[in-house]
Amino acid sequence: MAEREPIGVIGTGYVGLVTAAGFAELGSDVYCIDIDAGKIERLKQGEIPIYEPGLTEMIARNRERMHFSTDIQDALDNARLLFVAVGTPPTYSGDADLSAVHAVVGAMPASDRHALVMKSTVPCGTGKNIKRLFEEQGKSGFRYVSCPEFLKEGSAIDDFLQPDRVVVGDDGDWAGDAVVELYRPLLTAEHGGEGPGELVRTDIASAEMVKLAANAFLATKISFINEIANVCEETGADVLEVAKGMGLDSRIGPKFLQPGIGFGGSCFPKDVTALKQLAGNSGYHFQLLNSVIEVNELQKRRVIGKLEKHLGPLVGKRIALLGLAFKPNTDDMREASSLVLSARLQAAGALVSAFDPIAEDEARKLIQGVRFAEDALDALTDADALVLVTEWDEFRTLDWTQVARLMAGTTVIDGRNALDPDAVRGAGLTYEGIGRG
Ligand SMILES: NC(=O)c1ccc[n+]([C@@H]2O[C@H](COP(=O)([O-])OP(=O)(O)OC[C@H]3O[C@@H](n4cnc5c(N)ncnc54)[C@H](O)[C@@H]3O)[C@@H](O)[C@H]2O)c1
Ligand SMILES: O=c1ccn([C@@H]2O[C@H](COP(=O)(O)OP(=O)(O)O[C@H]3O[C@H](CO)[C@@H](O)[C@H](O)[C@H]3O)[C@@H](O)[C@H]2O)c(=O)[nH]1
Repeated sequence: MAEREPIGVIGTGYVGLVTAAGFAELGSDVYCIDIDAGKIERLKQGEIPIYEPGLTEMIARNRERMHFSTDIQDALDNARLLFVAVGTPPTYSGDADLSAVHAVVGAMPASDRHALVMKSTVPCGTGKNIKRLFEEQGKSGFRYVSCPEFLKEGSAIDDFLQPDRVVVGDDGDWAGDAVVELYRPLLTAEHGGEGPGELVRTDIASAEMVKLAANAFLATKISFINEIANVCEETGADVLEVAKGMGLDSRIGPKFLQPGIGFGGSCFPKDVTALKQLAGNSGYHFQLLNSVIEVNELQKRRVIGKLEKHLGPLVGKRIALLGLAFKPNTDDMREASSLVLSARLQAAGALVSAFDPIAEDEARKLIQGVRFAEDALDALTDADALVLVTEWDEFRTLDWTQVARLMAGTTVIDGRNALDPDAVRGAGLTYEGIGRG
């Protein structure tokens, strides 16, 4: 393997660890930095603090190339490129909280040998502001590259190794060239690589906007199909047939047309709001995004109406939630629809039991008053209704005859259209999905 450039990665959350493991897999030495000493200690012991399929194995495979520390100097001493992957959570105003990003910027020394490569999702204009800060702090030699991350939790390793595109926004200097070089193996043959990744090399502001616009568009697609699903329920059409018919138009495409009980996660809700806020801050009212957000909030609550339709008032009713994570194959509970649902159900007086195969520990930190069950069957025993919240594979293959025997009632609300309606109905249960007539 040709000699690969060593890199620093600042922040060892989802994006930081996947970026670090990915580049180590491609042959780089990676200096991983986090202010969370406990996390770094666990990583040094080989313990991976997040659940992401394939990540533990990938880190184990590249153990000798991955170095963990709380001291940013370790990265500065060994690498020119410092990938920033710290959190940018929402604030009360809807703007992204850039305090962690600014802490990193402030910790950089004057250097004309280093560059910050921004992986964190930041508002358009952040790069410009950071470059101005560097100037003011006498660090004008420090380079800056925007390299937004598009990975999805649950398939993050594949997304890293087989990107649709790599976006590099820079000032046309050595740092941008070096980032492209690092990604070269993952780019298409046209760009000298062996992978599927198209390269978009552009200016910093445009790169920043690609990330926000892509997330906002995907979220819009989901809210759109959710509204179509709601109309299908009024009109007797089946949204799955509708989505199939729409998605076969290559201008529309089949992806992100799955109706459900709303999008969650650490990105869509935050980034859609941040883009709306960014527009608002500069005097533009982004009308469409208001609707995307509102539709999503209402969608999370529609399950309550469905349950009431079948059960009447929910006071004292036993409701089982299958799945709590914001989507399958992750333990991430950030903005999960289950948070709204469990709170609404309890407010309506229901008794809620819940099971998630992986996310229970994270869920316990955020959800009170719910009985956390041993497994799916334990959760639904004596339940008047069950709601599929997260489409983990193991729920698709439940023995519905056994389920019917264990439940007190017969109502099954499939919040992700993931179950086989015939199998559920065949066991004598009442099936209701989202937008299925
Ligand atoms: N999670 C995703 O799927 C995803 C995908 C694409 C982009 N993003 C974006 O990437 C960024 C990181 O997201 P995440 O989910 O990995 O975040 P995370 O919250 O899981 O991890 C952030 C890490 O940064 C560390 N940190 C905070 N301040 C630090 C500092 N000053 N120095 C060193 N470490 C510090 C924290 O201790 C934490 O370990 C966000 O901007 C997010 O919007 C996330
Ligand atoms: O057709 C669909 C697709 C997704 N979802 C929901 O949308 C949310 C987000 O799903 P997904 O996009 O798969 O997960 P994330 O890991 O949040 O990834 C998104 O957010 C990341 C952070 O910015 C980006 O990097 C990714 O490209 C972008 O897909 C989840 O609640 C899903 O259940 C739907 O309801 N219907």
